[in-house]
Amino acid sequence: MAVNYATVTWDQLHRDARLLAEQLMAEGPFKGIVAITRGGLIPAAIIGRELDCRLIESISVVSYDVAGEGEEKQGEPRVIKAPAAAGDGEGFLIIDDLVDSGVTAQLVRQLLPKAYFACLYAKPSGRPSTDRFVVEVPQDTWILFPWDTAPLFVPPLARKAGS
Ligand SMILES: O=P(O)(O)OC[C@H]1O[C@H](OP(=O)(O)OP(=O)(O)O)[C@H](O)[C@@H]1O
Ligand SMILES: Nc1nc2[nH]cnc2c(=O)[nH]1
Ligand SMILES: [Mg+2]
Repeated sequence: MAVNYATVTWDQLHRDARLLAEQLMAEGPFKGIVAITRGGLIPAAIIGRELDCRLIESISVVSYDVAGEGEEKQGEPRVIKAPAAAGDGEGFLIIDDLVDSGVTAQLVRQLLPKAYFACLYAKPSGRPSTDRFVVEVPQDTWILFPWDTAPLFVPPLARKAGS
């Protein structure tokens, strides 16, 4: 279970995706991108724009079930939509938002053995399953993406202290 949270803003996510795209320029050109839904969709759109890559395929993997307040529990990963246009992955770039245990990345890589795997954030257990990532995050930290969060009113300290 995670003991810390790391909040990623839209600006930060955009910056990190552009940084990744810059690094990927040296690895391409790629025929197409395979986004791992759903977390990889927005990073894949940003990277597709930067690399001028318009062929965006997707693979849908379900591996985490909602287990309460924001954080989720991992179950057996299931592919519910295959990346038909990507063949064995040759010339394709796989994009996800993050690797945690690495289970999702390993499963996708088995299906697309010739593809290049890149993500924005990597925890130590998942790191060996990537070809490239931007930021390493401690294993005990749960990343909160902009689509997981909303700005919330917080009462002033003085009001809380007096109550
Ligand atoms: O390395 P792992 O331990 O496998 O975890 C990483 C995966 O978990 C999250 O996806 P999730 O399964 O929650 O689905 P989502 O992208 O649809 O939110 C994240 O987007 C990665 O795809
Ligand atoms: N949002 C989010 N999803 C995950 N899935 C696996 N690890 C994480 C994480 O740290 N944050
Ligand atoms: Mg995901």
